[in-house]
Amino acid sequence: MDDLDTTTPLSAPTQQEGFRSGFVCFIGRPNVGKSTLMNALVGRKVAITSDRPQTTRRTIRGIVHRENAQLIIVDTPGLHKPRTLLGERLDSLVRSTLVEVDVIGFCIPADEPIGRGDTYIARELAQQKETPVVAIVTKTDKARRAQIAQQLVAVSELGDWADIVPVSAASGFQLDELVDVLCSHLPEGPPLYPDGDLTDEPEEILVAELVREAALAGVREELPHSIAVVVDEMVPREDRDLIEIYASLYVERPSQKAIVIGTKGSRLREVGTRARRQIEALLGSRVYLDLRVRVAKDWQSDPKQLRRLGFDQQV
Ligand SMILES: Nc1nc2c(ncn2[C@@H]2O[C@H](COP(=O)(O)OP(=O)(O)OP(=O)(O)O)[C@@H](O)[C@H]2O)c(=O)[nH]1
Repeated sequence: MDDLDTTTPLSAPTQQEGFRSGFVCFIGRPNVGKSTLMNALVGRKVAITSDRPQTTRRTIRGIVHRENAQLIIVDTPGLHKPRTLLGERLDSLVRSTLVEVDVIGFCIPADEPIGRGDTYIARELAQQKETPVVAIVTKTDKARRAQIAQQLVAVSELGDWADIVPVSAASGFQLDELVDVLCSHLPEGPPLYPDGDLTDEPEEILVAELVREAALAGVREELPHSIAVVVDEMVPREDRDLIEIYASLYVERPSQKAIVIGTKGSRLREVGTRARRQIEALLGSRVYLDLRVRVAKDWQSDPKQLRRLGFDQQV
């Protein structure tokens, strides 16, 4: 356990100029490589994938973090059931996911001629004009250069795409470029998830709440509403049954920081132990908990920051 002397302005990570954040979903007929592409993107610089539905019915597959952007890849579960009729799938998709995301990735393989399935999806996509569609020519490692070039032309004639990007999830060809292109279609806005990681939001908030409860025990009188907790990172260790959790406790003044930490860190250690036990019970896993106490001057007085950082759910 550790504590920091730094004074962290809360506005820094959320007010970066030109930062973009938002949601993408990939669609395409079965077997065109959507899942593999998602996994390849998620495997780079991400994050934990989550299979729990979000409040908006979306399932988050992962988050790609960039210096200037955060791309959240959402799943389209209906599309992965080959037995469902394509039309039905698209119908429900168009009504739900497609209108909720900021950009759509339409996947067409480089190594197969464009078929009826692709044409059908293209027609459907053409009907909804609000969301930009990036056509992604997948599996380029399976096609020769001339074939890829031909396919790019054919795809461009299939509809009115915001961009066309050839990629290979297998070789990694153009994956970074694809992320750049997709991010360029996201709206400007602050990061929607903590940097470097993704967990289910509700779980994260519960964990933060348990830490806050532990930190307030015994000092509620002195610090009635002055502590807020943000879970910066939650990383399940693949090699053993352990979740590493890094959380920041925000207080408003250095004097409050001294109270939270206690003599030679004794109080903070107790807070950590108490919170860890509860979090372990919640998550059903062993937990390593790293708590840092930070002074964020008058963080309570900026409602926008409070809301964005989830503080309003805790104070
Ligand atoms: N060579 C090569 N194969 C790929 C690539 N991407 C996907 N594949 C293969 O193509 C097959 C289908 O890939 P999926 O990712 O399951 O395709 P999908 O579009 O998600 O399929 P559904 O889940 O049925 O909708 C798998 O055997 C993959 O290994 C690629 O970039 N190169």
